[in-house]
Amino acid sequence: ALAVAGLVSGAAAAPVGAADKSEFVTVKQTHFARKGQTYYIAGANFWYGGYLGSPSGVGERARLRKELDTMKAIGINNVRVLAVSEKTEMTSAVRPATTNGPGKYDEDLLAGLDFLVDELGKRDMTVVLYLNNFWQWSGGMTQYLNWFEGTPALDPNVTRDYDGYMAKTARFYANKEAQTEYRGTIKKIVQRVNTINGKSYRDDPVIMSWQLANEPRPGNGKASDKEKAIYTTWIADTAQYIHELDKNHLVSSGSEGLAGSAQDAKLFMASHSSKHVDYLTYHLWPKNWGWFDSKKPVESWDGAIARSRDYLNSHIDMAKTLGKPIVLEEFGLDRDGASFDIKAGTTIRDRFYGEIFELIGRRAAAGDPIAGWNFWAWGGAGRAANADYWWKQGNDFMGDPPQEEQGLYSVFDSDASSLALIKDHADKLRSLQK
Ligand SMILES: O=C1NC[C@H](CO)[C@@H](O)[C@@H]1O
Repeated sequence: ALAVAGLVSGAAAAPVGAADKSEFVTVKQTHFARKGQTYYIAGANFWYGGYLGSPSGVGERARLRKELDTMKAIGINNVRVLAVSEKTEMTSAVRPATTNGPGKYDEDLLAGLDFLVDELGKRDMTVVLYLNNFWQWSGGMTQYLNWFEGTPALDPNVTRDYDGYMAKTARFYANKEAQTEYRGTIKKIVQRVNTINGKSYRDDPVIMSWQLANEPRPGNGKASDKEKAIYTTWIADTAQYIHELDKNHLVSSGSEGLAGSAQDAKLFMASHSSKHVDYLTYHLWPKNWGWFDSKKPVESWDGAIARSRDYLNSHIDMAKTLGKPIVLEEFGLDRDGASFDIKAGTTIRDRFYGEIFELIGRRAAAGDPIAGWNFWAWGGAGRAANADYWWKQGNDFMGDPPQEEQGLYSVFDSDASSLALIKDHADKLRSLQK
């Protein structure tokens, strides 16, 4: 019974069974299934994919097609994309925004999402769409509070007060008016009819999963039991709401794992045990979390990779306990010498990616519930425009959102060694599908 429930590793994932030929990505015990086979994610983060698809303004449809062709050619089968942004005063946020105030949507940006989804369908690729953001770079939850609490949306890149930002942003979950507006936006997108191909999003298997938000956290590292309870209820109730709107697609939280759960394993497990949460997500950021010092790579590498391996394995073990698949849907490291310059090497980053790919590949081959990865993030043909590497409206979009230097974590189309590594491991994951 334990083996059947996927609670015991060792047995490679049982073939899905030809009977279930559903085009939709579904969950079969602790694995994804798609078109009668197990399905593994060899993916990229591509937050701006909908922006490139817009028919006007920021849209660059020719670039979008080329980026998708390049990703497809190296075996990328899934992209993780921001579905909606909120107009905000915060300086390090993307402009323009999908929502220019409660209920006021930019139809061109929504049409951009339509175009992206249609182009992905032509390439047999799938997409995870996140419907909000805990961070400021797309307005996100703190912008909702500006609308409904009347509190200023304070950019943590400016205040440097991240703890205060996180504690305040978490008030989003229990703010009734904010939740009503958020659910209205969810409904508008989930029930959208694609203006390019006429398909309802609900009936389109290109969409793999609706995701509550990018990196939702219960508060800051000192989140109270009350905040944790509110967060846990919010995940379960919002996931249930989406399933009521859409019977076909999976729902995930967008959590980073322990780092996004105040380091509380009980909270991570409890907030993802709801039957409405179909699979688990986690992210791995050794530099952001202070494990790796990219200015002292030799001294900090051993400690960073040991902690990374432990983080990777422990979350797969928690997924086994919960009996759900898990995806490492974000990870990254900067360029050699902590440079943002596209000419800087990627030796250390390639080594880091290789370690992750190897560990995940090994555990996936052993039948463990790790369903793949999305690296952060696809930069492709994007190029930094300014000497200080900060984004300004009108500049190229790339893997790094506006709150970070353009080039920090992006994988560019000229990063040949990185692309070759990604292709090699995407092929290995695909070989497990049967
Ligand atoms: O979701 C995220 N996780 C980490 C990225 C790199 O720091 C960041 O850009 C993004 O907000």
